[in-house]
Amino acid sequence: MNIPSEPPLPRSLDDARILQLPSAAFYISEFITEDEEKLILNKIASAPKPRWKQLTRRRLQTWPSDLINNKLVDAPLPGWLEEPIVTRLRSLRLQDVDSQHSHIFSDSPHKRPNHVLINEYPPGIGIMPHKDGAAYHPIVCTVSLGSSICLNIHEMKDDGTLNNNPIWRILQEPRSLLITTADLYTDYLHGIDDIIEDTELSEQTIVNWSLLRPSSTFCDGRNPRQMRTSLTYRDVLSVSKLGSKLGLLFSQKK
Ligand SMILES: O=C(O)CCC(=O)C(=O)O
Ligand SMILES: [Fe+2]
Repeated sequence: MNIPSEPPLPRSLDDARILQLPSAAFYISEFITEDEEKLILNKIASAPKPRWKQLTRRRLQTWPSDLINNKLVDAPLPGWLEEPIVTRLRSLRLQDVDSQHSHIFSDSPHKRPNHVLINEYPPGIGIMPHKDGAAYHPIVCTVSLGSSICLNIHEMKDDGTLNNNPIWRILQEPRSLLITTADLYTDYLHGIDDIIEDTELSEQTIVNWSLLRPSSTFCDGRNPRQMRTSLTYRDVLSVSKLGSKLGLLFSQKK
């Protein structure tokens, strides 16, 4: 049997739009192949130990580096985070037209993601509802690896406190891509419950149900969690050139 080297991507992002969400959010169930998933997971596992930042319940890697005062020191992403994902992201057309200027990052400052967070979630571990903040252009592209998980979207109540009941739930399968932008980025919060199993999964409760892969079965509406790793790609607005900073330092010392 022939193993496809590239998954069949939608002709335009319009075909991947999550219609029940405020514009715009997109979901592609098979964004990378199983071989690509394995390769990336191996690269993550073989990163030098200091690359991991251990939080209380979760650990994460930041590529190419942590932000300092919301600024990124200019450096390329490593090859395995660039290919195939960044190229594939930029090849997705926003409309069904062959325009040069209509990919998801065409309006972002660097026209591409320049930063990737890798989060690892063992079963039972999630992430508190939060917003991603002002350091980034308001587009997040999340590639999920390993296992399925539900991302909850929350809104603030009129009194300014968090509504703990999610207003929407998005199911992310392994090898899928989720893109959230605009109001979803700026006005709503997102989080993942600290549970060992996602339950009550159905067409009525999951906003991207019709976009899930046909072979996905969530028996009795349940998803027992396994280790899930996410790659979140973003464009950091402010990038400083280390070279030019050093140049400035030397010229001041003269
Ligand atoms: O793992 C995810 O899908 C979400 C991660 C996230 O919200 C973040 O890193 O800001
Ligand atoms: Fe986030």
